Amino acid sequence: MSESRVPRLRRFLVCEPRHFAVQYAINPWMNPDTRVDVDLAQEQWTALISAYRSHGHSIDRLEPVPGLPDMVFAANSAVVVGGRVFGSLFHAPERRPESSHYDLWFKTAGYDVYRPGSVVEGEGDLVWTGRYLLAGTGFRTTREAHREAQEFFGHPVISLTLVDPYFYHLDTALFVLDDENIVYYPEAFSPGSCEVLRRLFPRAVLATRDDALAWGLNSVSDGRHVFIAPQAEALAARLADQGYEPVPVDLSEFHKAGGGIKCCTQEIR
Ligand SMILES: CN(C)C(=N)NCCC[C@H](N)C(=O)O
Repeated sequence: MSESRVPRLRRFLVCEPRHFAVQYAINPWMNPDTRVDVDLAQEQWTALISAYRSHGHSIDRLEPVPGLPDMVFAANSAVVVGGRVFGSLFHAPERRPESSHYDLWFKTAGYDVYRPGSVVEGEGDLVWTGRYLLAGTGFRTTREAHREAQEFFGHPVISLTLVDPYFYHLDTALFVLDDENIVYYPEAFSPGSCEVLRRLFPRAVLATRDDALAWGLNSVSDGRHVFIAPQAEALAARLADQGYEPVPVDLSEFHKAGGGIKCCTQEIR
């Protein structure tokens, strides 16, 4: 079956973890007493970039800024669809200064950046399926931002309510496999949102809490290769049964800040 899974080459924006640390706690995974091994974090991040490159994906890099330890989580900086950039307005004051650096990168690269009026955390909560944006709310991104995103992009935005603080961003509980299908962990969503996902994606791969706690839902797929946490072995095996090729990449140092593979990866479409 894997013969029929065709990868689509992607362009990713990333930010090196030179200043990565856990210095504050803004999600349940973070504890400022946790020691981060910055050398190991750097090695793990470099392995992710090498994995993307060796599968043909192109990489743009943004310079990290001292004092912004979460800046490595590039996915939170914007949503880019059809060359249009919808910027972020972070929930936590600690992360708000990241936006001006990301906006500057986009502007220098030739993009206009829309500045939202309400809290929104980029691809952390706005996930492009190829047809519409699935939009998380409950912990970070607001419903008002969903409305703004729909006005801005002119694509349908489907609001989904997250209910488990461990899965505080949509991209901790759901990822897109290809133009047809997604993977999600149903219990991370309110009953109504779960029903919406069931109706939209009747053939979706359903993940367990163990898959989600192992960061398996924070994966990046190019339609064939799935860059996935090696801790999510069971989910990777189920994806392999369906013809996808799991590419394990360990970002365990970043889990200490509540982030993983997808969080470190901003897609420019
Ligand atoms: C999948 N996730 C959660 C992301 N898209 N981003 C990670 C952000 C981590 C940061 N410490 C924070 O709490 O904002």
